[in-house]
Amino acid sequence: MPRDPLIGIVGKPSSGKSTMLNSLTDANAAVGAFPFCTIEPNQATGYLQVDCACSRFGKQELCKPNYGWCLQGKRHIPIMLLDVAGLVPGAHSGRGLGNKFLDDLRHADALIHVVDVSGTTDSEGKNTRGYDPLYDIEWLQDEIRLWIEGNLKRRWGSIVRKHTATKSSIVDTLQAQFGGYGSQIPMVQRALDRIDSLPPLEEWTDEWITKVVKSFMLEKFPTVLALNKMDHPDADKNVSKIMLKYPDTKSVLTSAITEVFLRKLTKQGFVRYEEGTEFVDTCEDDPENLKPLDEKVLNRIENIRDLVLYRFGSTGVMQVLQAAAGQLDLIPVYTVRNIQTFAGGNGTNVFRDCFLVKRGTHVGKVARYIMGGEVTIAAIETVGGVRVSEESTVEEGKNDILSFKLAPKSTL
Ligand SMILES: Nc1nc2c(ncn2[C@@H]2O[C@H](COP(=O)(O)OP(=O)(O)OP(=O)(O)O)[C@@H](O)[C@H]2O)c(=O)[nH]1
Repeated sequence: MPRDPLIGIVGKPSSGKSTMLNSLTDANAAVGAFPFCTIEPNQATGYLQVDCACSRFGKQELCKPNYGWCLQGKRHIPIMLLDVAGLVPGAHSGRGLGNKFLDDLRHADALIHVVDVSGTTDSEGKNTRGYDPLYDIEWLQDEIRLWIEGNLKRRWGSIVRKHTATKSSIVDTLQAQFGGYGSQIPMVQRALDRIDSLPPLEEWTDEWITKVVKSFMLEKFPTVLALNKMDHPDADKNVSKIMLKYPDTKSVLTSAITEVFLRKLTKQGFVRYEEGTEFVDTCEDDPENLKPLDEKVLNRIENIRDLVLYRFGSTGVMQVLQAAAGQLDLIPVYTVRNIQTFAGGNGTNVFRDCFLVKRGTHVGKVARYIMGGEVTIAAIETVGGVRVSEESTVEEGKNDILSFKLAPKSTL
């Protein structure tokens, strides 16, 4: 990945995108109950929770990340998030803030689709009861597909003429069209490989174009469903329907509003809450260190425990971001100055620098990505001072801790 990964948060108005973003970041996206409350796309830093390398070596106490933080071996790595506003059915033809939404989307590497599984908002985000959220999953995918298809079909005649005249391969011709979405040749190739008996491009019908675009979307916009508002009593039946209809799509049950609430109480010193878990302590558990809460809030916390935390194991918010990073096959890679102690420049704190890199990336590519193209790398070492070649790949737990020895600058 030549630049930092970007995870887009999409969904209809009032599905809970801003609440989700707030719970994943420290940003203050406007949270409101009205459609189109988020007008500008909102980019913010989220934090991906991973098991830090420090815990592998019992060095949790010495771990001091340059960015994000690490708490007892749970590291929070910054990752860019994009709140994409105003998507409604018909967006590809300009409805709502459709074109703007789709244009923002180009930059995303993976999507979190926030689905309101309470059934209390219709496809445009207006209040209702008994709405079927299955429809939201369908139309959102359709809007993205129709947008890409529209861009392709508008120029189809000249695309085919050029393809024939220049005797190009299908992958080259499509890359020229899909490059604007940030695609690369291997991505287009994988999309094509998935389709059986693909005829020559000159013979593609509308159906073939649709097949190709659908396959491209799986590569370009791998999607995780955040089944949000799972705290609502009507959520269960909708969740079952979605899981039955989309067994192969990664989905995570979430209650973004619960996460926001618990974080707020934590900041104010009323509760101790371990993000990503079911554990919440109040003054009843630890009167010495936690401020007392009134009856009403204590009852709400009890409800949250029963309806969300103990039933599902967490609010799901951390997990949904982990699932999105998983779709991109991202793993943390640590670069250290001293491969024996894992310390950085100052010689004391360990594992200060950490980057998210696609699993299987060549070590040499990681080195150039991190050090910049200008430097010459003389040697690369991993744990135990073992030399690794530039062609070795980074995997979880293997070649994911690296030290780069630079060649002295030429004085000529
Ligand atoms: N019950 C429940 N309500 C939620 C949850 N998440 C968000 N909400 C509520 O849903 C409403 C809409 O949330 P927002 O986060 O503003 O939704 P949005 O998708 O950003 O909406 P737009 O800005 O219109 O695109 C607000 O009243 C939130 O409090 C949740 O997990 N459970």
